[in-house]
Amino acid sequence: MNTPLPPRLSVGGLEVAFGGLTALGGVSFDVADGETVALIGPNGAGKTTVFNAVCGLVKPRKGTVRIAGRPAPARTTGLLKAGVARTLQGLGLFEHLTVLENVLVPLTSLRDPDAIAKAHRTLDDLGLAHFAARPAGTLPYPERKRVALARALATDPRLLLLDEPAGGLGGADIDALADTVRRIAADGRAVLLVEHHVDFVMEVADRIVVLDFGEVIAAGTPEAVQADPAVEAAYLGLEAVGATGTARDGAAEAGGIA
Ligand SMILES: Nc1ncnc2c1ncn2[C@@H]1O[C@H](COP(=O)(O)OP(=O)(O)OP(=O)(O)O)[C@@H](O)[C@H]1O
Repeated sequence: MNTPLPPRLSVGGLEVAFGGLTALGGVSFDVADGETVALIGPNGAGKTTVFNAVCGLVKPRKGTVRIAGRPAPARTTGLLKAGVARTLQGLGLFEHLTVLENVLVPLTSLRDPDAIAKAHRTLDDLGLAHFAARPAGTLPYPERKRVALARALATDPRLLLLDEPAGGLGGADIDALADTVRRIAADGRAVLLVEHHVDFVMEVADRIVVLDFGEVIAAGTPEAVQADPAVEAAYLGLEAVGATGTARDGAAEAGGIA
């Protein structure tokens, strides 16, 4: 009998503290190849901290992050070699470099001999070929976001981490992004995304992990999570279902779960 392969990403009992503040109090979840998992939760719930711990940017007090069964490397090049790429909330593009040069950055750091061909292929795939020679900073925001995605995809990652991919985008761009994310997962890649845009999450996620105050309060299919009273209560800033309370800061931005 074949031993089952370990998940592409496995987060186990992750605890992170900043001084006296427990940002994550023991978070566990997996992401399998070909699966899209969305991490949601009200502002300050710990979503970015999970991302940063997965990328080695914050050191957990306890717990494990494993990529295909092995401890996650701490540095960017190590992560790229392990097949992990991420986008950043602030995009982090080199505005004066061309679109092609931006996409080449991680491929060059991997000393990939096919860097130029791979970069062109990825730009083609994402409908960015005609922007290749343009300085990245001259593109409209939705296209710059796509360049950031292209830069992450160019290395052919097995695990893609997307930090608020729909943030700042409008209707048609969000629909196009949803198609792209579905295509990425259909290629067999594992996708973990942090996102406030609930409609987009409902569209693309196979599973949703809901954080509140650094704890997983719900996990499951979009339908199951949407129907979970604990999730609604968290977004409304209530202690428990049926309790009265005031809306927590950020619940409005998070847009509720409906
Ligand atoms: N570097 C840091 N130093 C101190 N506290 C931090 C640091 N980073 C995060 N925190 C705190 O940890 C908690 C979790 O923050 P985190 O940014 O992970 O939440 P989030 O769910 O990503 O929030 P948002 O949706 O607003 O981005 C918050 O209370 C935050 O203030």
